[in-house]
Amino acid sequence: MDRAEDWSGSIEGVLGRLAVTPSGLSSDQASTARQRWGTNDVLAHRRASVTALLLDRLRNPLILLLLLASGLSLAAGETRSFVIVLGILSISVAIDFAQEFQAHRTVEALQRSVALRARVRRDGSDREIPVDELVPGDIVRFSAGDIVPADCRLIESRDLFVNQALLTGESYPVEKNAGDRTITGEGPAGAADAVAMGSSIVSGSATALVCRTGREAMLGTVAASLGRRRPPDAFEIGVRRFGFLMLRLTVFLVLFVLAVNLAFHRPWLEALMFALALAVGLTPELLPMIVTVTLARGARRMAARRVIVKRLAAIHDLGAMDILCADKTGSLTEARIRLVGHIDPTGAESEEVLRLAGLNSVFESGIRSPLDDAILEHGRPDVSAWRKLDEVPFDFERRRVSVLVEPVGGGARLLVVKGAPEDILQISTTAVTASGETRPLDAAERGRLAAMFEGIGADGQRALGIAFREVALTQDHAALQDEGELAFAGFVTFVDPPKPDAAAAIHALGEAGISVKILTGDNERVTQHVCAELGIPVIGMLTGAEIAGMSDEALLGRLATVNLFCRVNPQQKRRVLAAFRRLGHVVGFLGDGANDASALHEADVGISVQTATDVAKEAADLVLLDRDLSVIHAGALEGRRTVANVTKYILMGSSSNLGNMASMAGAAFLLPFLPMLPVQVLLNNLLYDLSELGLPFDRVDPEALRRPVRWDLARVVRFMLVLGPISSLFDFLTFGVLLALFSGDEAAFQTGWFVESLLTQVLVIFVIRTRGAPWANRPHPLLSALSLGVAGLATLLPFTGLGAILGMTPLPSVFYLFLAVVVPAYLGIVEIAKRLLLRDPAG
Ligand SMILES: Nc1ncnc2c1ncn2[C@@H]1O[C@H](COP(=O)(O)OP(=O)(O)OP(=O)(O)O)[C@@H](O)[C@H]1O
Ligand SMILES: [Mg+2]
Repeated sequence: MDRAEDWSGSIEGVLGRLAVTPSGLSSDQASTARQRWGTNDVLAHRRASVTALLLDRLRNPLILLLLLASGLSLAAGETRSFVIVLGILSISVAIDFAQEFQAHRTVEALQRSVALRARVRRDGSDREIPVDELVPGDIVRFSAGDIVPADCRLIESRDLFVNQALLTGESYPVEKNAGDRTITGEGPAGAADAVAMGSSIVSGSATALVCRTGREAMLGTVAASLGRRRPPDAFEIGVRRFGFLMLRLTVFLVLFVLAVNLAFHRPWLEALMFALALAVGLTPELLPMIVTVTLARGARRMAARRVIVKRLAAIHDLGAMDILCADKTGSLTEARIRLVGHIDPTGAESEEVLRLAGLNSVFESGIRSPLDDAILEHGRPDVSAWRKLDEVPFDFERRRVSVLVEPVGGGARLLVVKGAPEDILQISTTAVTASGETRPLDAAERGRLAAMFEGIGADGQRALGIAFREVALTQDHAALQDEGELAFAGFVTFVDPPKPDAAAAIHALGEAGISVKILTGDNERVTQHVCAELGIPVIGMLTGAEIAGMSDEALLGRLATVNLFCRVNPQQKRRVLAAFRRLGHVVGFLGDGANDASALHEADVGISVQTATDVAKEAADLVLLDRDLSVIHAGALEGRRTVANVTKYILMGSSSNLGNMASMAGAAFLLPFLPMLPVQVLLNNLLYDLSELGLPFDRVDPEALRRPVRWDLARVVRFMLVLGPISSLFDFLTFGVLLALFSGDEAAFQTGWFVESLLTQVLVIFVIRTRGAPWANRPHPLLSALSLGVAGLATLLPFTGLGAILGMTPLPSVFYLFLAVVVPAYLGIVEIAKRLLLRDPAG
């Protein structure tokens, strides 16, 4: 095969040309093809490339400027400073890069475990493989709910409808047919006998030949422009805004320092390097790395609880989530549905009802629901005497499915309909008893059947209505309008045992500030029964019909007093979610069906389960390996922990670090020499960064986990305005003492300040990291070790050879005496300021 591979012409021709056998590709052929065509990675999560990540680090304009400036100093004969600057910058970039790269790899490995899989025929047998291993020439099978993993030609299809909105924008399902060579548009999406990567199967089933994978596929060619990234969430915007704030401060400070130095006619190159080093010191350059590493760590801890994070930033949203919408089956119940009854309109047991239900379930090719599985499991219906002619596939608007069948030997053709009993009764005109007696469905009879159905629900049983109609012997297609004037045959009833621990999980979520709402397509009786059985209070209920009749405003007004939404269709699920979001809530949604996909998209955090249909899983941000509400609680705490630790880094950067850099700029104004050499500023910054590498692992205050947390720029700014000046105040105190101690000795002054500013800047983490007393909540050992280690290093550095290279000189013991007073005093005052800030009701 080559690039110009011809996939057109009749499918038989293509199969023949490729010598594709019914047993599919062999493993050898597949691996050869994979080498030639590459990985099918458009739908799969792309691996972050090493070069891209590295370039990302180097793209920082400050680093480039600094390299340029030190290059100039090299030209001016200053080899040593060039080498040191280069050394410090490389170490800093390397640490940053290694951390982030490691984090990306961890997350990718996790994400692979929930990647979409395709059913493919290889070496003569059917198997499931991750979609990125598919190659051209593979034979794959689809059924409803699947996402098409590559551009394919259909070999065989049955009642196939696909949604190709992703490619064409057309949201209505399009019918596809093997062997139909009609072309209505470009590429596989426009051909009747082809399906395009990224389409979803709405109903029906197909066998298809994979033609184009990866970038070669139609979706692959638009993937770049498609930008499947979602808009940034509140936390991301907040962090970005903070970065911007710091950037503006940096620019201002650098220009100020430059102007001052030039005004005093100091050597311009040194002044420039000093200004740039200050700028590097000020930029929270580790912020993206700290965010990623913190999130990755969160993702790994969640994986230990069998929750896989597909979109990292969703962890923040999970921390901010205050409403969780969940479906009923699987959340409140075990999702182990069992068929327990099959009764005719009089309430008598009826084999005929079971037989019709079985016919419908076996032959329907749409989304297989757990109700169908229950019917098939019960007595394994024998349908060998029947042949299927056509079907009207299930959808969540009609809530029913019809199949048109005829006896194998010929005879009366039947349309068998099964679906939500309310609706089935609506479109029935007669009722047929088990003994074959037909009675008209008059008002009285309808009332009786409705009451019977309510009774079933009140017993906590789910029910489907079964009806049928004989059609003309010549009719071999079924359509929507055939679903009328039916004969009602009866009900099949099911039980789905309630989940004993669901109530406790909902209670725990409530305690953590997350209220749980149930959104179900099932009817109100059954749902209320389940709630009653579990002891979950129903504070208010709305049905789909009521929602349909409400304006958006009216719906908004009702939401606060409702926790149960029944008989809601997919659009209504989405509408309810959108309404909650409009009220300012951060909303999670847990669902697993094709009917949940649009709500999953709408939610701030979409949560699905490993066994869900492709479309639901693809739309989800988190995938639960075990369906369990309590892991969502654990996940929410994990999210809060992440936000808390990133906030610590930001508070550190914006208070103490900012204060230090600002006083350094001020000192440049007052001193006849530079307060610190550019390389010392850089090293100061590198060591400070090092001390914070343990932050992602740090413990957080229990209070920080109690309620949903949101990004709070106002709090950061408050801290900045109070703690920044305190830091500067102490710097100027040091400044005075240093001048008095070593009046004219530049090197001693610079060394002294290096040590003092680094100690205060690093050790203050122990105060800032907790809301309470520093000793009440112990820091993570790694954080302690790194912070104390850096502090020790800073104290000893002036006495080493390395210190000498960096222009440092040993300091007299009286300086250390001064340190022993000023550092604790600084930490004490910050502690007091912190408490005052937190006492403020807004804090
Ligand atoms: N296979 C089927 N055949 C006929 N009718 C069906 C089938 N599956 C579902 N229905 C009807 O559609 C309704 C909605 O489906 P379903 O209960 O799966 O919705 P849901 O919102 O996913 O509910 P849940 O919250 O329990 O997951 C069902 O109550 C039933 O009346
Ligand atoms: Mg469901």
